[in-house]
Amino acid sequence: MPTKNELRSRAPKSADADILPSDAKGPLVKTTNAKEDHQKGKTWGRARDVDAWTIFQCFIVMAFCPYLVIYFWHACDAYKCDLVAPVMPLLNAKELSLKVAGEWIMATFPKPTTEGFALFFGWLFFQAALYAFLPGQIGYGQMTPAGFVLPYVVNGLLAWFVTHALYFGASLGLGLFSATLVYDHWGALLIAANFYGYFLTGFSYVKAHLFPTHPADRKFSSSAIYDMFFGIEFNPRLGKMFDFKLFHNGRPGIVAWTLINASFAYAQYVQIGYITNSMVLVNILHAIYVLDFFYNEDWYLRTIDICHDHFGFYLAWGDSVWLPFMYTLQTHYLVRNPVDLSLPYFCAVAALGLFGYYIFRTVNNQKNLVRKTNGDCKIWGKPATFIRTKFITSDGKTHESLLLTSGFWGVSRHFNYVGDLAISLAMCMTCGFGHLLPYFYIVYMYILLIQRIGRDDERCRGKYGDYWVQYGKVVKYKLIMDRLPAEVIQAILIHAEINKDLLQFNLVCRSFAAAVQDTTHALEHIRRRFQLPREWMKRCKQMNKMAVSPGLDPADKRVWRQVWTRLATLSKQLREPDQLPFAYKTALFVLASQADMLQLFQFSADTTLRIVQSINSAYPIDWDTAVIFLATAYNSLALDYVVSNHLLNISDTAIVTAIEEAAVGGQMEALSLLLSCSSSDPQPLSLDGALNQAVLAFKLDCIEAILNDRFKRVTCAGRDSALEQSVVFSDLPMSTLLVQYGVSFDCLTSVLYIAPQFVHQMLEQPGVDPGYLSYVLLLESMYKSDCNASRQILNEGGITIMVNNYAPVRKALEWRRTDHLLLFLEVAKRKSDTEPFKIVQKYLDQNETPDRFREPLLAGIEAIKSK
Ligand SMILES: NC(=O)C1=CN([C@@H]2O[C@H](COP(=O)(O)OP(=O)(O)OC[C@H]3O[C@@H](n4cnc5c(N)ncnc54)[C@H](OP(=O)(O)O)[C@@H]3O)[C@@H](O)[C@H]2O)C=CC1
Ligand SMILES: CC(C)CCC[C@@H](C)[C@H]1CC[C@H]2C3=CC=C4C[C@@H](O)CC[C@]4(C)[C@H]3CC[C@]12C
Repeated sequence: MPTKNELRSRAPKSADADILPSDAKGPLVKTTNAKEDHQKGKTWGRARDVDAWTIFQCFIVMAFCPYLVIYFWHACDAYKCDLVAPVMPLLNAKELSLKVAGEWIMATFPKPTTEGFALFFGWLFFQAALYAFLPGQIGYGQMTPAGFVLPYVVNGLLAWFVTHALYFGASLGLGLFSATLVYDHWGALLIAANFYGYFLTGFSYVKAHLFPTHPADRKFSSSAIYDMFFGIEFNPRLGKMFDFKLFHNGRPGIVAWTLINASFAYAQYVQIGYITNSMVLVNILHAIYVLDFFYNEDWYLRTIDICHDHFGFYLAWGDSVWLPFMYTLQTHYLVRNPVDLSLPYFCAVAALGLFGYYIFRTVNNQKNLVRKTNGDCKIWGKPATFIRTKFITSDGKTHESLLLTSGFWGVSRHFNYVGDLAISLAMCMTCGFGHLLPYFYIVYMYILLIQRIGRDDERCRGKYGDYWVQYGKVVKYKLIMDRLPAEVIQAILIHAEINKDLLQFNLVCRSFAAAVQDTTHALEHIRRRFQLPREWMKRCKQMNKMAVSPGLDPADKRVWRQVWTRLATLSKQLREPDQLPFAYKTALFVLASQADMLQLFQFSADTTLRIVQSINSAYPIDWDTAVIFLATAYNSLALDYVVSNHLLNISDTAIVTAIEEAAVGGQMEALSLLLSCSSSDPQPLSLDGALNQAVLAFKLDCIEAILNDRFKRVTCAGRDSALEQSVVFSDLPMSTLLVQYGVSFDCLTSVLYIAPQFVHQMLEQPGVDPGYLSYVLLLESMYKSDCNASRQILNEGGITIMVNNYAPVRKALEWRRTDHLLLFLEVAKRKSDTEPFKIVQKYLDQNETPDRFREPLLAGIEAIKSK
């Protein structure tokens, strides 16, 4: 084993790697088991603040992934890898109870066997021995957040050859066991592997607490589940050099990968007498991938697994179970379902795999090269370009590193994943298209890599700070073409408004920004497009931070996710160019109608108006219809934006119709806004219809607002008909209000017929002109021919006979009340008013009246005149 000094001298000369912590507790000195939390101070690395949703996800993976592997095994073992068939017995069960489900689950488990356990642990110890004792170069990892650069023995390739030679030598050569050994014990091995995977997880968790290797590189979160899943220790070791992470990631599982494949291929040979070309191809592709790993093991020491991930369930169980059992699904499938590929298909899949591999390896090499040479190298024939960064380790020291910006690393930030995905797809395609199961791998890889991109981005942002932001500006794509074109950005925003369920415009902006994975660029685009103030961008960025921060309210996160999903669909639809004009027009309405949503995000009225105008200038719209629409949509805030824009030339008719719409809905705010719109017409349209609508809607405040119209657009006829309506409804406050604003005596007369008692009550209310009540009393006394009462009313002075153009006189004529007519004429005589005489005379002249009415009346008139 190398000594600490040897390690220092062997460390590579790159800017990164010649750093070993200068303090006494160097990388190889196992520190005490003090449980001191070293998370204080500035550092980067695994997340510490985790939200409930993340913890729940970790729990689900820990609880259910093992069963997923078992289910896949069962599907292959009992149903030729059909993923649906295993659940059919359960679905067809007569009754579905917990007991039935439990029995069904138990039946899917493989049987544990002693041989299975012996084989698994024999294998594990054998690999551990090779790892510990085979000779190898010393390679170095990347600097850890606490500032350690750890040495590793790189002997994987040798271990791979030794293992394969022994396996095939002993089985095919010496015939000590069948080469189908792995295949024969596959189910039992699965149980043993799971046993070990869980044990290793628990052990690593306890070790991290009790006897950690590098306490300063531990990370604790507030959740034991999260800590168990992603691990606490960064580089747990036994002794100085037995590194748990490199061993488990890079030995038992990966060495087994090709061996398992070979065992399955041999099983196929035993079963059908030959090995299909599909089996050969997938074996080759997997072998290239595995051998590449061992050949470049030194490079692997500076990938995320080794220099970022901590050692928990994810790697412990993942390497023990997931890797050997799920990464070999294709060969497992092909034993159960042999596939003969046509030559062109074979060649196409092989080409795709090799192309993917070429990309994968070239990209990884480019990064390796630039770091190794400290930037002094050529990429694609030109001097490499890079950003020289600085970062700080938790001991407070500053270090340098390079971020390559040319070659594939200038195309996207993870172009190696593109290559990896291409190989993975080729691996799946070797199985033809008979079943879903072989394609599980590409789906998993995609999810894994996307999730990895997110984690890596977060970590690198923490590590490099502004340098990473700068890098993001130079290399915009994270995977490939993951930013949408500008027109699509606009269209999405607008479409977001059309689909009300997309909730908030601003939220969409944020999601969109995240979807294009370049917040700053996207937000800037939106800001310029809609001429929004710079302030807006700041706010969006803050919210964006909130959205990605683990502390975000889970409800918000849910909404955010929904929006995200919707965006994906929308962005597809909106690639149709002819959708845009329509989208703009409709968007305007919706945008405006959702203005209160906008307000949620503190858009000022001014800003919103500018958004609206901006759309309008691109695609003119019918503002009259817009105003009516907004009133119908009962959106006062939006209306405010629209009606206060004097440039929009909204017609009077539209405003009055909108007022009616607002009255129908009893929307007071909208109504006040619309009522305040000044009219350009010298003869403004009446608001009688609106008043009637407000009465029908029983909205007192709206009625009052309309009655108070500062342009006095309600006529007396309008109030009359409104009163008639409200009397029918016997609505006292409403009727009183209308009378207070003035109605005709004819109207009072007619409503008196409908509801005399109600009319009394109404007229007795405070604030109602007392003349109305006197008039009604006069009418009633006249109706009852009670002349004394009428005289008293007239004497009390609440009313005169002149009211409403001598209405009492006309009514008395109509009802043929001789006594009352004579009373009224006497009063007129006293006041020297000749008009009532003329009215009576005219009536008698124009109407045929019975003598019993006419004669006493004429006689009475004569007597009054002669007095
Ligand atoms: N088959 C499988 O299951 C999987 C395979 N893989 C493959 O493994 C390989 C390694 O992948 P992975 O570890 O995820 O990622 P990378 O090898 O891409 O490593 C990412 C790290 O590289 C450094 N880096 C980022 N950008 C630059 C740059 N421009 N120039 C130089 N260094 C940079 C950063 O670390 P820092 O600066 O801190 O050194 C970053 O954290 C990939 O080819 C991937 O396809 C990955 C996952 C699963
Ligand atoms: C908990 C599970 C659902 C997930 C377990 C995941 C791990 C088994 C795998 C996560 C990352 C994987 C690897 C990363 C990079 C690699 C380099 C490549 O050249 C060979 C494969 C590999 C080592 C690969 C192996 C499986 C993972 C560790």
